[in-house]
Amino acid sequence: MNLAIGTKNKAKVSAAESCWTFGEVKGFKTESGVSDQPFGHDETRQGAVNRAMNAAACYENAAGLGLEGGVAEMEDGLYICNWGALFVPGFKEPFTASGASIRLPEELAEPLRKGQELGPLMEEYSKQQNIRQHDGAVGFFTNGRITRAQMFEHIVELLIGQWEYEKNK
Ligand SMILES: O=P(O)(O)OP(=O)(O)OP(=O)(O)OC[C@H]1O[C@@H](n2cnc3c(O)ncnc32)[C@H](O)[C@@H]1O
Ligand SMILES: [Mg+2]
Repeated sequence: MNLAIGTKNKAKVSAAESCWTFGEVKGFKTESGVSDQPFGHDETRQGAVNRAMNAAACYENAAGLGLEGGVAEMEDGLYICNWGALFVPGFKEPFTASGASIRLPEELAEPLRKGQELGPLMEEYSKQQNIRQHDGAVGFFTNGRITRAQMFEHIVELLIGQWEYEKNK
């Protein structure tokens, strides 16, 4: 089965390509249907679900994958949060899973709470252009140990694994 992923972001597409061994992987620019900077787990998860459904509709007989990055408020500060959704034709609902979460420095949390987006803020903070398509915030703040692509790979494995579990039940 082929896979349609609802993005052209290199970190996301490369994560899908390394995990999907069942057919071709193609990226499509799709609407997430949520804010450009989702706030909270529910909105971020919803963005992933919408991208998965919209991507599946772009590619015949394909499963749809949505990966979405957001931020979520906790008692001790603002964390990055990441969600994925996999829609496989024949299954009623998409499978969903969340990934790594680390706290952001207050210097970034404050403008995010005021409505700014993490992408441009991270470019300024890290002095690296387009970091969202490469190491990402997660890579930058973990000394390169877990890149954005590796973080999304983990989510994609959690999604594929749930599908396999249900399929083999
Ligand atoms: O093209 P798409 O798929 O939308 O990729 P994106 O990089 O915009 O990713 P998201 O929409 O999932 O993320 C929402 C926002 O958070 C930013 N963002 C999320 N995770 C990030 C990271 O690890 N490093 C830098 N920016 C990040 C991103 O640039 C957006 O402004
Ligand atoms: Mg985006």
